[in-house]
Amino acid sequence: MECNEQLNRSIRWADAVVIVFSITDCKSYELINHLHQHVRHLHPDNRVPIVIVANKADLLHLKQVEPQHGLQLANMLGCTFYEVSVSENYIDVCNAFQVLCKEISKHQTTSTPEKRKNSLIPRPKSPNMQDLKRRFKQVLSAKVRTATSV
Ligand SMILES: Nc1nc2c(ncn2[C@@H]2O[C@H](COP(=O)(O)OP(=O)(O)OP(=O)(O)O)[C@@H](O)[C@H]2O)c(=O)[nH]1
Repeated sequence: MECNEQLNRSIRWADAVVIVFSITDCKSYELINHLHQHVRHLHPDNRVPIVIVANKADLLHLKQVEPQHGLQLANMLGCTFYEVSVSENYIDVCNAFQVLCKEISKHQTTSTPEKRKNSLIPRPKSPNMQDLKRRFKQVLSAKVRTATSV
């Protein structure tokens, strides 16, 4: 796995990190430990909460990783764990982010206030923004095509 400088800037800037793996892809699970170490390396003060999310929980027939293993690993690394299906249940996703936001605000009230205003680290551009825009347009045009053909 290659962590380029742009990704590192995003990690340094972040108030929290969400590491997502797919239960249908054991390689994505195997990267968690490495990613976790990398985030901790860039945030040695241990203040940035890291959440581990097992995605694609609906694809049980393609399962390569037991969600239980995700939970065990998260416990070992001191992270919160969620199992979600982004495509089937956005409420679990919202819940994970809400809990994370609460955790961040708890951290920020006990640490340096005004971090953002005085931050020397400018908000980096999302590494995949162009790609996201392109994919968003693709999905939209596919939906329009489907709607017109029905
Ligand atoms: N069934 C199901 N499909 C999902 C879920 N999350 C993402 N997908 C699908 O997985 C595919 C890849 O999703 P992307 O958002 O492109 O994510 P990615 O990081 O490129 O992930 P991968 O291609 O899976 O490595 C897309 O077709 C998504 O619709 C999920 O929870 N359930």
